[in-house]
Amino acid sequence: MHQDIEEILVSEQEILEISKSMGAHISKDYAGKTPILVGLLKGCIPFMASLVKYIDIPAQMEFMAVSSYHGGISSSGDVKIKYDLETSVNGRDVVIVEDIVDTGATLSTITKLLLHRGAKSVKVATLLDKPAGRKVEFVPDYIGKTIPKKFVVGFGLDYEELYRNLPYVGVLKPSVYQK
Ligand SMILES: O=P(O)(O)OC[C@H]1O[C@H](OP(=O)(O)OP(=O)(O)O)[C@H](O)[C@@H]1O
Ligand code: HPA
Ligand SMILES: [Mg+2]
Repeated sequence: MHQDIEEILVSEQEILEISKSMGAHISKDYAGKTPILVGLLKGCIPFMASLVKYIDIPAQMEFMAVSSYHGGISSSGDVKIKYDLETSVNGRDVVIVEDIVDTGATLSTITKLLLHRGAKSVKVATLLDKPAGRKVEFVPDYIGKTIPKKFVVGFGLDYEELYRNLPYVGVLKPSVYQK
C-alpha cells in the first residue's frame, strides 16, 4: 500500500467485480438502444476504461472535462466545463460515467445541462457515492460502492493531481493535506 494511504476502501478486485455487475446492468437496461457514455474527465478515466469492457451493447464513448475541486479537498461549488462534448446529445440516451458523487454539484449541473441540450434521458453511473457529502440533492442511478465522508484518492481520484494512478481507492492520510 502507498505510504500516503491510511486505508483501502475499494480494492482492485472489488472494482473489477463492480465493473462487471454494473456493465451487465447497463447492458440489460439499454438493450436495443445505443447510449452515449459521457465520461467526465479527468477522474472518470480508469473506471470508464474498466466498465466499458463489460458493456456488451453498441455504445458511443464521449468526454467532457469538468472541474470544481481545483486539486484540493473541497469543492469550489463552481462547476467549470474545460472541454465540451463534440457530439450532439439531442434525442439520445446518455449515461454519464463518473468516479465519485460527493457534494452532488458536478452531477446535478451536468445532468441538467445535457437534458437542456435535448438528451432523451440522462442517467449517472458512478464508482463511488459519498451521500454524507451532499450539498445539492442528487441520487445516482448506478452506484458501485457507497463510502463514508472521507477524502479518498486512487483509481481516477486525485489530490493536487496526484494518486489517480493507484489501482485501488483509499483514504488519504490527513497529514498529507494538513500542512
Ligand atoms: O459531487 P462533487 O462534489 O461535485 O464531486 C464530484 C466531482 O469532483 C471530482 O472532479 P474534479 O472537479 O476534482 O475534477 P477531476 O475529475 O479532474 O479531478 C470528481 O471526479 C467528480 O467529477
Ligand atoms: O473524496 C474525494 N477525493 C478526490 N476527489 C474528489 N472529488 C470529490 N470528492 C473527492
Ligand atoms: Mg479532482
